[in-house]
Amino acid sequence: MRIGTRGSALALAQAHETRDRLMAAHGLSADDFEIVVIKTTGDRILDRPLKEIGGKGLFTREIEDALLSHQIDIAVHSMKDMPTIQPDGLVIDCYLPREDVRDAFVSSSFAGISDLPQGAVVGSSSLRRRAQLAARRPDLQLVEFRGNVQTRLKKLEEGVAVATFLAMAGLSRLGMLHVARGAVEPDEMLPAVAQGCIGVERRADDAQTAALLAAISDRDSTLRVTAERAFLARLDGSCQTPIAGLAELAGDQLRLRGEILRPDGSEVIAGERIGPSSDGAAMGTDLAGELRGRAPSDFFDWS
Ligand SMILES: NCc1[nH]cc(CCC(=O)O)c1CC(=O)O
Repeated sequence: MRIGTRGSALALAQAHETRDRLMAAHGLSADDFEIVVIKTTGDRILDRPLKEIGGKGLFTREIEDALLSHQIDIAVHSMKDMPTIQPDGLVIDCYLPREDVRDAFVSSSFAGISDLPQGAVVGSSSLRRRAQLAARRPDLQLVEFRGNVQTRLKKLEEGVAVATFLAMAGLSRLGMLHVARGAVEPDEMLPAVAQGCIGVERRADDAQTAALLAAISDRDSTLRVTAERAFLARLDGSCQTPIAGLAELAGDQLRLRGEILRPDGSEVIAGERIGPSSDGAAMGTDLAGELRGRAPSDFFDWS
């Protein structure tokens, strides 16, 4: 089986995790797999904010093309970075057990958001994190912080900013949880839709691969991410849109929280739904409809 992935350390860790789970589920060895590294447009352009170069598909298009042309059999993705609709002929219906969904607060000088002094400089290129931070702490100064984890940590060291945020899941998969000064609870900063979830994409007509993947797909992840992505889909989430969403399971009850923000944090519209876990998609769509309805007419007019 050929596994397609981006070449970043995080992407490779996720590809290895997927391979290891397939090996364990089916009694296969590493020799039964080939990891195929694919460079994407998003990997090539490192010097500009993502929102300027246009959309989430930037990190997936080349990988999906490789799937469609049978150069690879599966593609491993951070579901947080995936558009809500896949190209014709491809499906994602395999979600691995979810990692920590929270954001990490990273700083060598301060212990958390509330410890940051007035006007402190915080680095982040995430539209969501920037908007959430601005909403809570309008005094802070935000600077763009793109690049991989090492690059961002180096910028902190150089004093470009005094703090930044990363996903706990990414740090955990890289074996770098020690750089997190603490985890930010979802009440404080609601995570991105599908944060911490690895999804596996395949060709829709590839029944053999579908059967292999079914054995490693996690039910709880699937229920939660389905609700979150239905919420995102109904909001037509793009890179221009600060949106957060998190579904949690308690037994067979699903609690879905969602919020949309103005990029400058001047307005936050939040809501939640609780219902049976089998209704996740409907709850997501419904919650998104409510938030849309509550948003002023110029709210989605950001570009
Ligand atoms: N947008 C980049 C990205 N996509 C997925 C993760 C982390 C892993 C995950 O959320 O599954 C990250 C890095 C980050 O936000 O710190």
